[in-house]
Amino acid sequence: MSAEKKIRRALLSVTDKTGLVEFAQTLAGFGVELVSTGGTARALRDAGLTVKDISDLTGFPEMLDGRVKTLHPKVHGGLLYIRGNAEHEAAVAEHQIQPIDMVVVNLYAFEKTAAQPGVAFGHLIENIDIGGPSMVRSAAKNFEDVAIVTRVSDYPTLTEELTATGGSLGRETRWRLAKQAFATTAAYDTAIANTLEQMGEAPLPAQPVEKKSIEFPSSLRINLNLAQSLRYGENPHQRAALYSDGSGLGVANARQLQGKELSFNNLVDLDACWELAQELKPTDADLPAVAIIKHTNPCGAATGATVLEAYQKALAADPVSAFGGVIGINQPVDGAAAEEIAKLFVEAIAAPSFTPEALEAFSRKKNLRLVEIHAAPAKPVVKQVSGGLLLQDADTGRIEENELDVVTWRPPTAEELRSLIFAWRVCKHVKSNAIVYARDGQTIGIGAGQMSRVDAAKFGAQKAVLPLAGTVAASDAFFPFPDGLEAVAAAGATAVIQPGGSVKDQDVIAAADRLGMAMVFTGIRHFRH
Ligand SMILES: NC(=O)c1ncn([C@@H]2O[C@H](COP(=O)(O)O)[C@@H](O)[C@H]2O)c1NC=O
Repeated sequence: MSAEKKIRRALLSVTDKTGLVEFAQTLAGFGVELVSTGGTARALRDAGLTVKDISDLTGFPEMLDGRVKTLHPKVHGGLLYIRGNAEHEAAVAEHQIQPIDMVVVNLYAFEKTAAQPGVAFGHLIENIDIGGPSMVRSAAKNFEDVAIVTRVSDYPTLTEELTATGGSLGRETRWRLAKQAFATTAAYDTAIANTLEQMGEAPLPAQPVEKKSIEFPSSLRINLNLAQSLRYGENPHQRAALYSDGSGLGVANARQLQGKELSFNNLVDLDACWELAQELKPTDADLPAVAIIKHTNPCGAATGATVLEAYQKALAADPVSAFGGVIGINQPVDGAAAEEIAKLFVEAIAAPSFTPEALEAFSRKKNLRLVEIHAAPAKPVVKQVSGGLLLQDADTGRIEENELDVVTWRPPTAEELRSLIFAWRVCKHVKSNAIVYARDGQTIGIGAGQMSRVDAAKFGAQKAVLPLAGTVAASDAFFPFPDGLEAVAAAGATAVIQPGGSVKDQDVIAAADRLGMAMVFTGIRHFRH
């Protein structure tokens, strides 16, 4: 079995014709016979290349609106027979099957078609490629003798190898291409299965495709591509990698503008701070918001008239914890803000964009990671448990002022109300049990991840470096007893926002009334484990 195989005949059948002519010219230059299907053959002929029609090879016309073109023993026999195997050689000789040494194929654009608004169901079904994947699989299975090219991005390197060898490809290359080919058909079928499953009952062919939000898929097929191998995982002895959905959105597709390689923990924290910054975005008439995150919890978050002001407020909330943190900013970062932020040691900064002045200011800190992120739609939450995983909707719960239920005799003042909403938005992004003290668009104390709510209230107050008097407090879930509420009152909070729903609600409300506090119920909670 020689490592290199000379390519003598290639079958080209591609929907995406990018780079096709140049690659075919290379093959032709080495004397490769080109065989091709309808549209591909036309494109090659138009470029002046000599091409054999697939119908001449099979002795059958392309038929049934292209449903049957390459599905023929003359094609699959030519791809699948084992060269040098006496029985196989005799069989192909008897049936006049000629060897095909390379297949260049890319598939009908099913996903693109499915994404077209109002696409007719019949049209979508026609865009399920059958002959293409069949050839991909036949050629990939017989990689010892056949090269299968499924990616346009491979044409340049293959051209180099063909040129270096005078028209051959090595075994290692054919093996790489074969693995890639099976990944291609797997992803293609995953996309089809996921799309059809979202449709529920079959529409009539002329009806538009409507994707329903199905409860949960009968099996989970995840289609993500390796974006980056990471240096290590949460700890140096753990290996890690980042996978992306290729959408160009969100943290997995962020554009890194400068700095050291992003680490596993950086990515997790960037996700947390980006989500919190986005959460704060539409509040307070689109004020800039800044979130500083340590180990996925915010240590400071604030809105301000400018990015600079929001940053200064977020930092002032807990400057000690902010050291070495990750910063999320919901608006473009300008030079003034960047000059100030650059004074602090942080691991990474995420924003929708940075002005040239900001980039200049940050460029002095070579290791600082700067990433530009485009907001992605809310993602389902996946948690692994031994033997399986849990899947849930994203927590998209969002309460507006007019939806709050005032349960105390004293309603919150307008100022308290604004702070309550702000504290509630931040609290959603703090690990449970969570208590957030805030005032005037600035967190003052954050009690995160405590095993009891009363401890979260005490701990949040203990963390405060700015005065707590006149703050409001948010609790991610109800107070089971008055003690938690009494703790936030003792710390200096004058108003409270919480879901309500405890059997002891009346006791908690009575305590708030006794303490002269205003309290509102949201009716929804924001546990975050
Ligand atoms: N039916 C077949 O036998 C068949 N053989 C190849 N194809 C696909 O036809 C496309 C190329 O068609 P054309 O060369 O006509 O533009 C390729 O995406 C290829 O994957 C087929 N089409 C669909 O199944």
